[in-house]
Amino acid sequence: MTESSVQPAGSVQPALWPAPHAKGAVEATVTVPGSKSVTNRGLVLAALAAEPGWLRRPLRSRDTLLMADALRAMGVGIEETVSSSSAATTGGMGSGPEPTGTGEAWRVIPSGLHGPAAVDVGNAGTVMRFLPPVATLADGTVRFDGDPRSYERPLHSVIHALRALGARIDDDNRGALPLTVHGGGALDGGPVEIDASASSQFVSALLLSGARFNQGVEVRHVGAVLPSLPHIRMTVDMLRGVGAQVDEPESGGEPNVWRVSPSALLGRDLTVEPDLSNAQPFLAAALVTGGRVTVPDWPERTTQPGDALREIFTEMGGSCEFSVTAGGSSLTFTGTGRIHGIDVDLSEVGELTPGIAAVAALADSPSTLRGVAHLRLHETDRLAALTKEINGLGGEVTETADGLHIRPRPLRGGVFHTYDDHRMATAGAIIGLVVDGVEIENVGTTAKTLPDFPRMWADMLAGSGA
Ligand SMILES: O=C(O)C1=C[C@@H](OP(=O)(O)O)[C@@H](O)[C@H](O)C1
Ligand SMILES: C=C(OP(=O)(O)O)C(=O)O
Repeated sequence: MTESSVQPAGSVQPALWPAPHAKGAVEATVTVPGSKSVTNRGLVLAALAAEPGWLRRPLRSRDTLLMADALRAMGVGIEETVSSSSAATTGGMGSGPEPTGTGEAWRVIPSGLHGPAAVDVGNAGTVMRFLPPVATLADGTVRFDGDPRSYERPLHSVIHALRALGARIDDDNRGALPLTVHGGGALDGGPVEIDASASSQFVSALLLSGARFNQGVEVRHVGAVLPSLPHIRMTVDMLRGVGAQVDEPESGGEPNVWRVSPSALLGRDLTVEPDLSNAQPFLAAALVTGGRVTVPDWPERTTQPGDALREIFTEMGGSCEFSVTAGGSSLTFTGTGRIHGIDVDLSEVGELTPGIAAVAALADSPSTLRGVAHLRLHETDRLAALTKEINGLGGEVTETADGLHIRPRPLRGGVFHTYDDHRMATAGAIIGLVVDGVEIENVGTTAKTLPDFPRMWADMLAGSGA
């Protein structure tokens, strides 16, 4: 498999998309679609539950459609409906205000998982890491394949761990995709050691299916670093939301050890929070143009790493106001017209790096972004890609062992290549707001998590007259 057929509907974009230039301060309210990470965890947990469940306001993007299709291929029923959200009973993590109006909802009907099945992971880390453990519970073989880049993204720790827990896996590519899981209908489970320094998704993957293993699972991370901790917290939080018993370091457990007890999982009615990492380019628009952007339904409590933008972008020169009304909570971010450099460890929030680098390239002082060596193994080598593309516009970015050093320089227009990376495309769009003549190559790659990005960006500018 070289390229997935799963693409959400969206307008066809030109090969080179002229990034809109803001004529003034951006003033807009932007409704951001659901979180990729919550949607894909919600789908997996609902598929493993003992009863049907709902996902309301799910993200409908390439990564989440691939997840839904993969689960369907293993026998799970997923019906897409448009329904009144007034029936929703829980927030993104099991609490929170009711969303207003009607919206899309997915009804998930678990069934005995079975093969033979073929799974296209595309280039979705969540699909390629979260589903092999699910496939061990299927009766029959499940073949995993994906985009060329998926062959290069690390998966060895998941494969080795599953084998240690009793699974049979053929990995033609020695520790990476493509591979075949020979599901036996059940897995022993138990204790296992893994090195998750390349991706937090290895830990999340084992925990998400762990309650359904005969002995549950005990995951002990033995690597030097562990990136993206909020995403592991999200996994723990959502597991608890469906009734799993989880012991973990942050509630008094042993450091670097997570335990999920064997149990049945509940079917829940879950409303997915807006994707706060996808809110980033819109907040950045306020920051770099000295404008104001409001994102409705920003959760009061969340495990999403994007929540850290409030602090990071405030340090970079803006200010934010969180408000809670009867209609729900929202975040308003206001730029001052000045952008400051930042020295920051992004290891917990690595997926925010491209957008922060774009803002940093426009700042009035240098920035150092640290703790993100693992970004070399994301959708593309993000450290190399950001360095090359920002420098291609006249910037001065240097790669360090674990991040980037960015010295702002006057930038000029030019082509900003994306390397099939959605966050490269949105990073280029941020720069294009204030640098005339930036053209984004393959802006359609934003369909991975935000299919409507070009229209949302145009609407943001049109609505604000900027
Ligand atoms: O579990 C998740 O939903 C994710 C975890 C993170 O992965 P890494 O730990 O590989 O950075 C993050 O970057 C990715 O976008 C989503
Ligand atoms: C790293 C990312 O995605 P994935 O889930 O494919 O790892 C990302 O969205 O920034």
